[in-house]
Amino acid sequence: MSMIAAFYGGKSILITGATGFLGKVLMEKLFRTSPDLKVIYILVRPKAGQTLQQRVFQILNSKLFEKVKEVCPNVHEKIRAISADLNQSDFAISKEDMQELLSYTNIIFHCAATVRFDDHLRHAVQLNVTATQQLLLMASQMPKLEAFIHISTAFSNCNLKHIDEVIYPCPVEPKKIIDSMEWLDDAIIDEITPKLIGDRPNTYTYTKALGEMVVQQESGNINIAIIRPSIVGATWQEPFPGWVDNLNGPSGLIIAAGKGFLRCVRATPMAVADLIPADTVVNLTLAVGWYTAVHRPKSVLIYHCTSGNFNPCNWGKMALQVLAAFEKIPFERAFRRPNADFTTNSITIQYWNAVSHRAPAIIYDFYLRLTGRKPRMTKLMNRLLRTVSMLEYFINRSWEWSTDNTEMLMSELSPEDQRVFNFDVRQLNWLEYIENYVLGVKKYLLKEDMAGIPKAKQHLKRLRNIHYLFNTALFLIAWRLLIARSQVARNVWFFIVSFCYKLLSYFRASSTLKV
Ligand SMILES: CCCCCCCCCCCCCCCCCCCCCCCCCCCCCC(=O)SCCNC(=O)CCNC(=O)[C@H](O)C(C)(C)COP(=O)(O)OP(=O)(O)OC[C@H]1O[C@@H](n2cnc3c(N)ncnc32)[C@H](O)[C@@H]1OP(=O)(O)O
Ligand SMILES: NC(=O)C1=CN([C@@H]2O[C@H](COP(=O)(O)OP(=O)(O)OC[C@H]3O[C@@H](n4cnc5c(N)ncnc54)[C@H](OP(=O)(O)O)[C@@H]3O)[C@@H](O)[C@H]2O)C=CC1
Repeated sequence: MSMIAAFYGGKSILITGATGFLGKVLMEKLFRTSPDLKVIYILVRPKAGQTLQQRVFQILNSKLFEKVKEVCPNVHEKIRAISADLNQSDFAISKEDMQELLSYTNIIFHCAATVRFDDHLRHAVQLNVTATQQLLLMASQMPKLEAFIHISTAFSNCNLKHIDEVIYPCPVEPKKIIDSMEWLDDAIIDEITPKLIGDRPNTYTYTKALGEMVVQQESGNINIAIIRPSIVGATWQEPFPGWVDNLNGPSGLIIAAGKGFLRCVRATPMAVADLIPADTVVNLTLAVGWYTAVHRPKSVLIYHCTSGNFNPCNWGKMALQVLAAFEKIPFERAFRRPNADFTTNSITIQYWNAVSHRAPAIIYDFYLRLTGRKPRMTKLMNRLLRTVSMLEYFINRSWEWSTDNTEMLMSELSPEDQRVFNFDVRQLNWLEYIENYVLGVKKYLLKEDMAGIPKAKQHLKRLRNIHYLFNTALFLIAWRLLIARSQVARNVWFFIVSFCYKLLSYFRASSTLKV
C-alpha cells in the first residue's frame, strides 16, 4: 500500500491554479491515487463567458480525467470550486467560503501564477508575490493545516549558473516592492523595471524569486516546502503519455516547427535542455506534501525538479529527435517542410530570419492577396519571432541545479511509493518521450486525426518537390543574370560546360572500347 496515497485519504486539499496545465495533472493524480480524499477545494475565476461550474465540467469531461472517472465515479462531488480572483483583496472569496476554507483545509498546493514572460511588473507582482503573501496569511489562520506546498520555478535564480536548494535574496525586499506597486504609476514602473529585474531576463523569473522570499519570510509556524520545476513538458507516463494542453514552453515551438513556420533559431545545440515531464513534477509535489506534513522539517525545504543532472539531453539532440518524430507523425497542412538549424551568431540569425522566415511569409501573403484573400502570414511570423526571441535566453545557456533534497526524498520513499509517485527521471527515454510529446501536441493541442497522417506525408513530399524546383529555378535565374553581367562568370561557365562535355566524351569512348 502506498503511504503517500493513504496520507491524502480523508484530507481536504486546497489547490490554486487548478485550471492550469500543472494544476489539472495534480488534481487528476490525487483523485486517481487517493479516491477516498475528502474534498479538493479549487480557487477558480469565471473566464471567457464560462461560469465556475462550466469550467469544472469541462475539465472533468476532458480525456485527462477518463481514468479518474473509473476509480472515483463521484469525482464531481469531491471538487468544490470556489469563486476567487487572486488579483483581488481576500481573493474576492465570499465570507462563507472563506470560513469553510479556513476551518477544514489540511494541505495547500499553490500553483497559480502568471507565467507570461512579458507581463507588466505590477500584474506579475500582484499574482506571483502579493497573492502568495495573502495565501500564507490565510494559511496561518487554518487550524488543521498540515503542509503548504509552493510551486516556484528552477529559473527563479537564472541569473546564477549553479543553483543550490536555498532561497537567494533579491536586493530590494518584496514588501517594499509590493508597497511601491500600490502608489507608483505605470510609466514609472516601466522605467524602473529593468533596474529591478537586474540580470534576470523577465518579470516572471524576478517575481517568482520575490515570491520565494515572501514564502520564507512569512512561513511562521506553517510547514512549508518549495518545488522548483525546470521547463515543464507533456506527461511522460501518467495518466497517459504525451498529454499537454497549452502552448507554453516547448509545446508552441513544436507546433511552429512541425508546421514549418519555424526552421531556424538562435540556440546553442550543446546547452542542456532541462525539460521535465508534468507528471514527474506532480509526483514529486505529492511526495513533498506527504513528507512536509509527516516529518515537519524545521526550515523551508526547497526541491529542484530538473532533469539535467540525472539524465541530460541537449537542445541539438532534442531538435533532431523532434524532427525524427515529425517524419513519423507529420502535422497537417504544413506551410513548409520542418527543419532545425541552430546558430549562435546574431548576424546569421538575422539573415535566416529574413530568408527562411520573413521572405516565405511575404511571398505567401502576396499569393493570398492575388487570390483575393486576407494576408495573415507576415503578422503571424512576426509574433512567432517575438515569442522565440523571448525564449532565446533559455536555449542558449546551461544551469546546474543541486538536487540533494530531491534525492534525499527519493531515498525516504518505500519501494511502492517510488513506483506510484515516480520522480526518477533517470528512467526516462528521451527519444520515446519526445515522440509521445509530438503525438500529444498533434492530438490534444492541434486536435488532428491520426487517420490524416498519410495525407500529411503526401503534402510534405509535395512541399519537398516545390522546394527543389524553387531552388533550381532561383539558381538558374541568378546564374543567368551573373553570366550576362560578368566576363569571369562567363569564363567559368564555359570552362564547366567544356569540362563536362570532355568527361562525357571520355566515358562514351571508354565504354565503346570495352565493347
Ligand atoms: C521539446 C523540444 C523542443 C524542440 C523544438 C522543436 C525543434 C524542431 C526544430 C525547430 C527549429 C528550430 C527550433 C528549435 C527550438 C529549440 C528549442 C526550443 C525549446 C523551447 C524552450 C522553451 C524554453 C522555455 C523556458 C521556460 C523557462 C521558465 C519555465 C517556467 O517557469 S514558466 C512557463 C514558461 N512560460 C511560458 O512559456 C510563457 C511564454 N509565453 C509568453 O510569455 C507569451 O505568450 C508571449 C510569448 C510573450 C507572447 O505574448 P503575446 O501577448 O504576443 O500573445 P499571446 O500570449 O496571446 O500569444 C501570441 C501567439 O503566440 C502563441 N504562443 C504563445 N506562447 C508560445 C510559445 N511558447 N511558443 C510558440 N507560440 C506561442 C500564442 O498561441 C499566440 O498565437 P496566435 O493566437 O496564433 O497569435
Ligand atoms: N509550465 C512551466 O513550464 C513551468 C511552470 N512553473 C510553475 O508552475 C505553476 C503552474 O504553472 P502552469 O500550470 O504551467 O501555468 P498555467 O498558466 O497553465 O496556469 C496558471 C494557473 O493560475 C491561475 N490564475 C492565474 N491568474 C489567476 C487569478 N487572478 N485568479 C485565480 N487564478 C489565477 C490560472 O487560472 P485561469 O485558468 O483562470 O487562467 C491557472 O489555473 C506556476 O506557479 C509556474 O510558475 C514552474 C516551472 C515551469
